[in-house]
Amino acid sequence: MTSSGTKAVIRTEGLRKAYGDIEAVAGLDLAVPAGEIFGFLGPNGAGKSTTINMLCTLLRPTSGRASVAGHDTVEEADEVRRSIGLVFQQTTLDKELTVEENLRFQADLFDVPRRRAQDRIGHLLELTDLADRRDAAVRTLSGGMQRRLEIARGLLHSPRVLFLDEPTTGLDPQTRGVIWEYLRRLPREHGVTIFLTTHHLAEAEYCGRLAIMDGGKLLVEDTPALLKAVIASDLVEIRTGDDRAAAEAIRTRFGIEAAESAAGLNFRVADGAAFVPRLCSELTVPIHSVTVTPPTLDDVFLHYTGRTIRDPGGPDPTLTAGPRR
Ligand SMILES: Nc1ncnc2c1ncn2[C@@H]1O[C@H](COP(=O)(O)OP(=O)(O)OP(=O)(O)O)[C@@H](O)[C@H]1O
Repeated sequence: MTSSGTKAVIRTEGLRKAYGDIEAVAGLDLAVPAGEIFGFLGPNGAGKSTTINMLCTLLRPTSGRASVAGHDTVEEADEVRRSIGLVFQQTTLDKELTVEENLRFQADLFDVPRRRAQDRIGHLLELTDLADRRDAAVRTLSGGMQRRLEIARGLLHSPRVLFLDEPTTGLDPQTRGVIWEYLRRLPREHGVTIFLTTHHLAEAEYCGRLAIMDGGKLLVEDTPALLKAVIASDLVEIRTGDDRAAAEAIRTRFGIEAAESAAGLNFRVADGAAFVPRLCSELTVPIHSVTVTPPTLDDVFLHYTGRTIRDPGGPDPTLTAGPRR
């Protein structure tokens, strides 16, 4: 049982993978409750893909063990494979085949009986809004549609766990939002557990629980809300009539070092909302605007890894405007 009392559908104990001297995964203990959207975060090279590949039976651990849906990933690799769906970054759809043909191929691969496959295909095409593209060649679909089809295909054999490695990389924010509509319904309506890696913190917010990994080790694991609560400080940004005088006043009256930025001054306090009235009453310099931003997952990521999380393609445009330090 996990700390939350739910049975773990993914469990690792001392899971380790070494490539020569490189410890890609250095003894991971993880318990993912059933029906959860579990996000796996970490900087480049943290060991996320290595972990996911071991869980999916694509890679053999150097030591330790992992189980998925109650099956050992080494001893019972076939059972694990039947229990999981995979959606990886590189598409493995056959672009010359139609949408339906791709799904039928998957059904044959997993020995899904013909009648059941027929029902599943109809249902999943509805779920992913692709019913009207059933007979279209995959190469004629947009990138977002292809990703939706990959998700439909990953779910065809009714897996208990769906592994997604950066499911929305390369998609525009709107398409990303649509994909997430489907993903969020899966645990609720289909009891599927989702295990995903992402570089998008806006997506991490959708996860029921998050694990942050670095250097092959698990740094922390909790709900997004509790992870942010650890930061325990709000970012206060102010624009004033005289930033230099304001910074001096903030230093002498409150003992706080405010940093200057293009937008004005900023600093952190435990309770921003409570601090603002004091600030306004004690500062003689005119204040034009005050913004208080609670901690974001970006702050959490920075706190634990010393780095900000970034999409390899550049900043994430869907991120809520969070503080940058
Ligand atoms: N086949 C391999 N041979 C040698 N070293 C490897 C191999 N695969 C991964 N590594 C190393 O293991 C470490 C973890 O890599 P991994 O790909 O698991 O990280 P990641 O967190 O998925 O990174 P990214 O976010 O960049 O995908 C890195 O130092 C990487 O260079």
